[in-house]
Amino acid sequence: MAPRSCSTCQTARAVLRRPKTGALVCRECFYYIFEQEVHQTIVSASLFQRGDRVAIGASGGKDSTVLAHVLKTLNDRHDYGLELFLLSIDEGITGYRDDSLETVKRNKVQYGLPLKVLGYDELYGWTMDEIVRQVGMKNNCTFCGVFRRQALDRGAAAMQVDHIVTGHNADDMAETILMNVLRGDIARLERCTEICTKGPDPQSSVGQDAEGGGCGNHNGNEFGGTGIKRSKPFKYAYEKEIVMYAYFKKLDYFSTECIYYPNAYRGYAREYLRELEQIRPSAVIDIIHSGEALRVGGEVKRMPQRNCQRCGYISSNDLCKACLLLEGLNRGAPSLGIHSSKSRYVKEARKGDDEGEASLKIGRKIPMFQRIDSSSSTPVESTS
Ligand SMILES: Nc1ncnc2c1ncn2[C@@H]1O[C@H](COP(=O)(O)OP(=O)(O)OP(=O)(O)O)[C@@H](O)[C@H]1O
Repeated sequence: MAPRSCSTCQTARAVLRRPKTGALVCRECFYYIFEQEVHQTIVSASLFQRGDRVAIGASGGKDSTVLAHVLKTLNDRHDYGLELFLLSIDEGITGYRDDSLETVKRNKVQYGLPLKVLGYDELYGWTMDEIVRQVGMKNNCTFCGVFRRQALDRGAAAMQVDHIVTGHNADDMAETILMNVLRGDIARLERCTEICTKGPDPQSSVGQDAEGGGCGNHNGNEFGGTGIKRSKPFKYAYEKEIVMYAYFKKLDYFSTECIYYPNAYRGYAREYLRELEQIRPSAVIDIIHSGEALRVGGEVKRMPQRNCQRCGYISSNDLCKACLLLEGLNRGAPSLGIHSSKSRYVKEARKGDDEGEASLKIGRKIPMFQRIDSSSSTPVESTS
């Protein structure tokens, strides 16, 4: 059979079929279309302002490596006027994060972007290896997720960054929507499709924010407790296309799964999604559109936001989730931070504060959260 030509340029030989649209395209057209779709996502959500200092959450994996590459390309191509940085959180997982951080260090040189690495041991006094030794495999993802979210904000605050972008892609988002539907978690379901959030992630159980919306409103106060926006420019990018982009561009990324990854529930949602895609290839984007269009009836109880009395981080309780989890670890009773009735446990933990540092058996408290605001700027607009 004669080779097929690219459906976009009509001249070069098609080398791949786009998973998102089924179109046969050549390599160069694929790169350009993929990049321009991310550009459209950025522009239509008014994600950035000119002059923004933006930290790319860099894990060394395919998604964040492609994100760093594409954002740098678009920043140059469309003159966004962004200052880009790499921000890596070292969870302290031997044989996984130490190796992936080596990749990020190479990316730093390859892309010419400054890199900051912040470790759980430095911030919390515990590495994930130590936490897993105490907690076991079952609940360790709770610790890791809560600690990483806060560590990213703290790293960003130290870098005086306005905005953190992560490599969460369309498949991740569709899985999250499915999980929230299956769990009947209405508050998170309503917010998990947002491209831009503030403070704690809507996918977490910590502190649901009061207002939704994209990044269009750049009133500094809008972003509440941390003042740092967080967004997902790959919200509509298919995981398979991210992998293809990384593969064809020969990007340097780390491809091993976390050794402590027992997130079975997400695994089910992922498998279900794969099965759905066999029957209906547009399932991922259809689920995202359904999630976006969903309006939850009645009152969804939202927790008011304040600052953690111990570490100053944004929280819906007197103490933030990270302080509670850390307290449980330091007391040698890690399940307390996960399962206890909040009010009783918060009271107990705060009693510890009143009694002073001596009440903590090991480890220490999380340092006070501080952020220095950077100056305001003008929105990034489309140049194409
Ligand atoms: N240790 C980390 N340091 C900085 N950012 C992180 C870290 N872990 C995750 N992230 C950010 O969160 C996003 C989603 O993380 P997740 O753990 O779900 O990994 P993933 O889907 O395998 O992504 P990747 O391929 O980038 O590792 C990543 O793309 C990255 O932007």
